Amino acid sequence: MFLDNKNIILLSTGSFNPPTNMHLRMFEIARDHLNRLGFTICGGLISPTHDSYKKKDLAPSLHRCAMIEQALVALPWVKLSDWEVKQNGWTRTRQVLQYHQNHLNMIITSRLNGSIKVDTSLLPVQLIENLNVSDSNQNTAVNVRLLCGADLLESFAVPGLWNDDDIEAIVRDYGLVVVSRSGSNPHKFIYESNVLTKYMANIIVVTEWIANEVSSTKVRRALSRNESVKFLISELVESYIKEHGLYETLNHKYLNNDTFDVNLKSTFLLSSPSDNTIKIHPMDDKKLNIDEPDNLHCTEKRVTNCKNSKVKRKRKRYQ
Ligand SMILES: Nc1ncnc2c1ncn2[C@@H]1O[C@H](COP(=O)(O)OP(=O)(O)OP(=O)(O)O)[C@@H](O)[C@H]1O
Ligand SMILES: O=C(O)c1ccc[n+]([C@@H]2O[C@H](COP(=O)([O-])O)[C@@H](O)[C@H]2O)c1
Repeated sequence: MFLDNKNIILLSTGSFNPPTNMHLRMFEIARDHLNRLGFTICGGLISPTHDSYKKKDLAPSLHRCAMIEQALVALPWVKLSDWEVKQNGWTRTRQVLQYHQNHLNMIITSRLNGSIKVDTSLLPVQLIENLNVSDSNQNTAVNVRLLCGADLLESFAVPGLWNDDDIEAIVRDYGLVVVSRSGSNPHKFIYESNVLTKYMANIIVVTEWIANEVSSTKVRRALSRNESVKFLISELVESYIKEHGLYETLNHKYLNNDTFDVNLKSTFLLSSPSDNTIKIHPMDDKKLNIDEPDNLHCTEKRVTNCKNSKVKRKRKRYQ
């Protein structure tokens, strides 16, 4: 139940539409914190979601991957994984973690067995070099952990979005590193969920004291208004966006806090092509955090969460 392996690869999933400086900082903040807790961070991976994850204004994965690569020039210990975007459809995060963990295990085993014909491009050079030292006592196991912002954790409570079994498997078998985000309260959220409380030893919450509320949504909005996005995204990403004319116009009618675009809810439900039935998730039926003032600055996702939580309160408590 308790994940005790100290060698970690941080994997972050999401739209990265476009990648912002905060996506990159998330890795740095998490690495500092985990180092202090005695973990060794062997590398990081960004796995952008598939094009069929029907989020409004989602740029084609070809562009999102290219932008991530540009952004990662400044963060060489993190790599792009394009496995998810190359699948035939949307892949749930549990499978994404599973694939990368299996791939990693396979690479490590082959390296230790002396096989040279193995694609190690997803792994940091340092890790590969260490694996060349065949010391039978060395701990070569590396665990993939899901790195996310607190809003992604809280999306576990959106009815019909995540599978209950997947939530449990993710926290039980991989673990989470959650970076705080204003308007979210991850500790309270964990407390209110039986399954997250059960596996709380596998959930590391990292408080970001230098709050930075940049989001891709805000960046897209600024770009569509021809406003400056300097210091919000990397210059290389900005050049790429300009060169390819991305985000010049948006389909989206943006929200204020009082309106709710049903399309936002369908964003989540449509994105699960095979099972978009509404289910109750394994959380208590309490509110998420809708009465926190910071929610005035909700991103679309958190607006969805807030609105859904109102629905949720009317439902039976999950056993
Ligand atoms: N400012 C932030 N603070 C903490 N975590 C963040 C921040 N921005 C993004 N993340 C995290 O990065 C991951 C990928 O995020 P995603 O691509 O959804 O970015 P986003 O900025 O939230 O996008 P959007 O505004 O389009 O919803 C998620 O785990 C998300 O929680
Ligand atoms: O695995 C699931 O059931 C699941 C349900 C909802 C969202 N996700 C993933 O969570 C990420 C959310 O990204 P975003 O941009 O909508 O915050 C994205 O990578 C999705 O594939 C995953």
